[in-house]
Amino acid sequence: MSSYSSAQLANFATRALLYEVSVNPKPGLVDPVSAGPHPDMTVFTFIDSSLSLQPYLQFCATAGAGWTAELPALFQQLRPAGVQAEKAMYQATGGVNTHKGAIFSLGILVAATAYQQAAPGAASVQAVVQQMLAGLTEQDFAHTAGKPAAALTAGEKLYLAHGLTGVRGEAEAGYPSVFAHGLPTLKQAQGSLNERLLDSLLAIVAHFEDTNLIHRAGTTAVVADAQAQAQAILDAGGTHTDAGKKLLAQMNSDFLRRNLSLGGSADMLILTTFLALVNGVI
Ligand SMILES: CC(C)(COP(=O)(O)OP(=O)(O)OC[C@H]1O[C@@H](n2cnc3c(N)ncnc32)[C@H](O[C@H]2O[C@H](COP(=O)(O)OP(=O)(O)OP(=O)(O)O)[C@@H](O)[C@H]2O)[C@@H]1O)[C@@H](O)C(=O)NCCC(=O)NCCS
Ligand SMILES: Nc1ncnc2[nH]cnc12
Repeated sequence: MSSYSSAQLANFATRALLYEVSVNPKPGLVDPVSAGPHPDMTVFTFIDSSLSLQPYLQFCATAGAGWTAELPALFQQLRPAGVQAEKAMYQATGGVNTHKGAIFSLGILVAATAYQQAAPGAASVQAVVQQMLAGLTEQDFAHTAGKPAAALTAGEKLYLAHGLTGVRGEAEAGYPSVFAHGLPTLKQAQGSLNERLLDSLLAIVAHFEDTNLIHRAGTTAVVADAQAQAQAILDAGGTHTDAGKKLLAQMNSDFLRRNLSLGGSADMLILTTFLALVNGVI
C-alpha cells in the first residue's frame, strides 16, 4: 500500500461517501435515481452531508497518523469528534440522519489506516481496528438495561430484545463484512464500476446482520430474506448480467413496498470503497 498524507486519506473517505450514494439502483437506499424507502432524503441531502464531514475525516486521519500511545485511547479521542460530526451532519441535512453509522465506522477506519501507514511494522488495518475497539460492545451496552425506554437508540433496543450487537459488534470484530466479503467481491467483480460496487453491496448484504433493516421490519426474520435475495443476484452472475439485473429490479420493488432500509449495509459499502481507493483496487 502506498503511503498517503492525512489530507489524501480524508479525500478518499469523502469520495467513498459520494461514490456510495451515486451507485444505482440500490435496494432499500437513496441513490440519484430514487430515494427508495427514504422520503426525507435525496442524493443532494447526501452530498451536503458528505461535505459537512470533511473536517471530521481530516481530524480522524491526523489523529491516527500521529498516534503513539495505546490504541483504545485513540478511539476515545474519536468519539467526541464523532458527536460534533453528527451535529454538523444534522445541520447540513436539516435534521435528517444520513450518515450516523458512517460517521462512526468510517472515522474508525480512516484513523486505523492512517495509524497503520505511519507505524512501521504495525499489524494490518483490520487488526488495528480490532485492537482499538477491544471491549467496545461490552462497555457500551453495560448501562443499557438501566436507561429509560424513551432514551434507548434502535441499536440498544435490539440488544436488549435479542442480544444483537449491531454496528458495535461488527466494528469490534474488525468489520468482517468489509474485509471478508465487500472488498474481495469488489476485486473480482465484473462490469462497470457501478456494477462492481453493486455486487460488493450485495455480497455485504448476503453475509450481514443489518440492524437498521431489522429495526424497520420489526423482525429478525427479515435478515435471512434479504441475504437470500442478495445471494440469488450474485449466483445469477452479478449485476452486469441480464438475469442479475432482473432480480435486482425485483429486490428494489420488494424493499420499497415493505419500507425496508439497508442503511448499515450502505455504511459497509462506504468502508469497502474507502479501502479500495486507498489500495488502488478502483
Ligand atoms: C455507536 C454509534 C453508531 C451509536 O449507535 P446507536 O445506538 O445510536 O445507533 P444504532 O441504532 O445502533 O446504529 C447507528 C447507525 O449505524 C448503522 N448501522 C445499523 N446497523 C448496523 C450494523 N449491523 N453494522 C454497521 N452499521 C450499522 C445505521 O446507520 C445507517 O442507517 C442510517 C439511515 O437509515 P434510516 O432507517 O433512514 O434511519 P433511522 O435514523 O434509523 O430512522 P428511521 O427512518 O428508520 O426511523 C444512516 O445513519 C446510516 O449511516 C444506524 O442508524 C455511534 O453513533 C456513536 O458512538 N456515536 C458517538 C456518540 C456516542 O458516543 N453516543 C453514545 C452511543 S454509545
Ligand atoms: N444511500 C443511502 N441511503 C440510505 N441510508 C444510507 N446510509 C448511508 N448511505 C445511505
